[in-house]
Amino acid sequence: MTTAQKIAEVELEMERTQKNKATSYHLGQLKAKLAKLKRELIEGGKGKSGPVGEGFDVSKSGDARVGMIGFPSVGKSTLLTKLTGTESKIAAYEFTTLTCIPGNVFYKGSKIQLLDLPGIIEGAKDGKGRGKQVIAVARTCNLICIVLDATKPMKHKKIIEGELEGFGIRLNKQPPKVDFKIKPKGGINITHMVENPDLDDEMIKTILKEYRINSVDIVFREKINEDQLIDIIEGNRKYIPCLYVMNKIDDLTMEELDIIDQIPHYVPISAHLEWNLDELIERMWEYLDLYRVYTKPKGKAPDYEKPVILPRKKSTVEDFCMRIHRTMINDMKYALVWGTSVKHNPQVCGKDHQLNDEDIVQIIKKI
Ligand SMILES: Nc1nc2c(ncn2[C@@H]2O[C@H](COP(=O)(O)OP(=O)(O)OP(=O)(O)O)[C@@H](O)[C@H]2O)c(=O)[nH]1
Ligand SMILES: [K+]
Ligand SMILES: [Mg+2]
Repeated sequence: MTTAQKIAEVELEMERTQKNKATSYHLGQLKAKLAKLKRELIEGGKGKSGPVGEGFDVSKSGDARVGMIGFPSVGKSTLLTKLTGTESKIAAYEFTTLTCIPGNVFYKGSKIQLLDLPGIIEGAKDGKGRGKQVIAVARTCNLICIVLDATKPMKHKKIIEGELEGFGIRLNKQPPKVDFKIKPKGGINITHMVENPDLDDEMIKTILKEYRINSVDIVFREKINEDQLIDIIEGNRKYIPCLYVMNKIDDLTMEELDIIDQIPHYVPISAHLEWNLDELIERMWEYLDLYRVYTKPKGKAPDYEKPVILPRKKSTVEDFCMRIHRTMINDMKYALVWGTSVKHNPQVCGKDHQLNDEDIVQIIKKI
């Protein structure tokens, strides 16, 4: 039996199993089985543990990477062309784009790499078309834009999400706050720091058994479910923010538009007529969660033209130095910081100081 056939078999058994308290552990075990089989499929056979799938040969550049994922002919290439000025072939037929086309969006002093990608269809993650390659690129993005055609059925959204989920991508979610440490011996130790009604110890042990994990320390710092536990054990999940870009709104009525406008993470646009593209870029910036930090050479005004761009989660003085030059941190005596991250302007700060958006930094070197 091929891996794909095994997957189909497990999925069928899950469908047929009635959901109740008595069958829940069996279902949990099946979920774990499914996750293992999917990993096998993605990695292309047993035993291989290399990178997850091969992407296209486009290197990362700029301050962040945004990927456009969607069905064929939803308008991805039209959008790339309008937002970046980089031409990517546009046509009314499906699968016009066959490779990855990068362009740049310049915004608030940052340079954001935007990727146009081939359209994907259902079953992409199982190796249909170029879908596997496309989703492999999605895993490398700082933001995913799922591009949808407003005139097409809403179920397309679910299909694309399912493809990305199946490839280990988690959209608009945070990694669960759980410590998970496998040990050579010592048995299973479970500590609940919070109540965990969706995941009892029997379920945890059933899933661990499926993975043949006999010794492990687990500390739950938040409430999670069995799917999230499997994510933790698998360990290769990517947590990526996602915007749903609803294109071709020029073909909608005002009433239809009003509904879309209220859905979270949605941006309605018309790429072709360039409607609402400023809003889209603003939302991309917001979802990328980037800080601008200005450098200030000694005795000179800060450089407001070329900020150092840092992800909010990696924005200490050390991160700032590393972004400028690898060895800079070794030569630093201390940093002078102006802005909202400090009480005094300027304030003397060490390498671990957490910066804020639009802070100004001057590095004072050792002599
Ligand atoms: N009405 C309308 N049509 C659009 C819009 N944007 C793109 N189109 C049309 O949709 C068709 C497909 O556009 P593409 O940009 O090639 O779509 P794609 O998603 O790159 O397609 P593939 O590369 O084949 O996956 C073309 O005929 C475009 O002119 C829009 O905002 N409104
Ligand atoms: K097309
Ligand atoms: Mg295209």
